[in-house]
Amino acid sequence: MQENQLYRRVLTYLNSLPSVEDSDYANLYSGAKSNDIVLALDDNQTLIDTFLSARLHWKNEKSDRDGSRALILKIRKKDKRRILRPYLQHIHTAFDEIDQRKKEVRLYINAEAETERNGRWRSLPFSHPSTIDTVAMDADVKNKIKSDMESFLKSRQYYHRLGRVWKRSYLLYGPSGTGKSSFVAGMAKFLCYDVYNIDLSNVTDDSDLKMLLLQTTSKSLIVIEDLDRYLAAKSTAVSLSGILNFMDGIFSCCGEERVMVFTMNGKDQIDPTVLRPGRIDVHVYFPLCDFSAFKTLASSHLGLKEHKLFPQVEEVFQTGASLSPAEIGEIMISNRTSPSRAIKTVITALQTNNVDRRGSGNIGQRLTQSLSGRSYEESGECTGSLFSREGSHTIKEFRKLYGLLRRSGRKNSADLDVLEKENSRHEIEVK
Ligand SMILES: Nc1ncnc2c1ncn2[C@@H]1O[C@H](COP(=O)(O)OP(=O)(O)OP(=O)(O)O)[C@@H](O)[C@H]1O
Ligand SMILES: [Mg+2]
Repeated sequence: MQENQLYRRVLTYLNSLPSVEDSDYANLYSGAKSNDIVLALDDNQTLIDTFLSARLHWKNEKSDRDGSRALILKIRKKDKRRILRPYLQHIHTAFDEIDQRKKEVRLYINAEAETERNGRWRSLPFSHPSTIDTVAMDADVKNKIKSDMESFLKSRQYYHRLGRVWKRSYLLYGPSGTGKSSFVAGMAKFLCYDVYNIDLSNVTDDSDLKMLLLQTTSKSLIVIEDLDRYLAAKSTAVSLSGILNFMDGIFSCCGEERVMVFTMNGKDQIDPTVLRPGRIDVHVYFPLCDFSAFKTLASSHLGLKEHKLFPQVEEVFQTGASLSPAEIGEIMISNRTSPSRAIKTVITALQTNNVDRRGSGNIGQRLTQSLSGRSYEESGECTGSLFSREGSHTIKEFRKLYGLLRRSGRKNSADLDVLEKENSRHEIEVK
């Protein structure tokens, strides 16, 4: 069921040869850079290569019957023994060099199920502009994730010595517009891994999901976005056990050097089996904007390190007001010609949002929703007192209280090693 890696390697190698230009038909594509032109051998075309003074004849064959593809190599009998193995080794080395040189991360998307035998993934150059550095978040958390990924990249021997599959998984969760998807893009670039983005609505059943996983290559980042939405709405043909197998089971039989990333808005409504220790290695919380994140955005979006209105912004944040980095970033982009106007608009938006939330009791509703998904012991009697005092609480107070509840709940949750920075609402848990 797996794609033959040698096929991909040979095809890349053949397309890199100057003699591809001598074939009767070659396809022309634009490459990663705007003025790049890439040649690719067309179906049923032939190409000649030479190696250690032997002539090698290749054909890119496509079957009319079922659309399957094969690369056919013809070598003279007298050369076969002498050159076949070194030639294949030469292709491996050449492929690694090409791959290293191209350094172009690709994005794979699972197409709708179809009968074609060329696999379900369709790919295109991954051109997402975000890097880890462009995402405004707590510097400490960012560095922890970077060093976690760095140590993963160097740990092949370590994992093997332990008898474990060399893979790592991350959960990024938090409100909408806080940078989770942007961070995934940054992770892919940091790792230089291709991205396989699984659209669960295009997966027909559990075995289809397995098949998709089997067709990913090593050095890849496999992403499922908004997992909570799919699980809650049961809007996918994949079962919970299919997802759980996907997360861990299948890796024990195949596939290495993989990083998996799941994103969701909240963990509260998620079946605890998905989050049990050992299943997803690192949990990272993406919070709404605080003053420190605001300053990072002001620096990147408006080129401001300091501004006379900053103390006023800090004051508004201290009242508990907040917006997502996406919302604040948007205001800054549309007012980028006048930094003062941008900051004033941010202040007004924060204040308006704060008043709206307090007035409409939205925060109360949101907390009810969050807390109702928890056990009585975790939310406890505080739920009642929270809402009886709703009018007098600021959002920050609610959050503080909510934070305490979350922490006390976590203490009960066995052996999690929680790495949390004091005074920071970004958090990372490494299991
Ligand atoms: N922390 C951040 N730093 C810089 N830009 C951000 C940040 N968060 C969001 N943005 C900007 O806001 C936009 C939306 O962000 P993104 O899609 O990453 O959010 P998300 O957390 O994945 O949201 P959702 O939960 O709705 O999928 C992007 O253009 C991104 O550049
Ligand atoms: Mg997203």
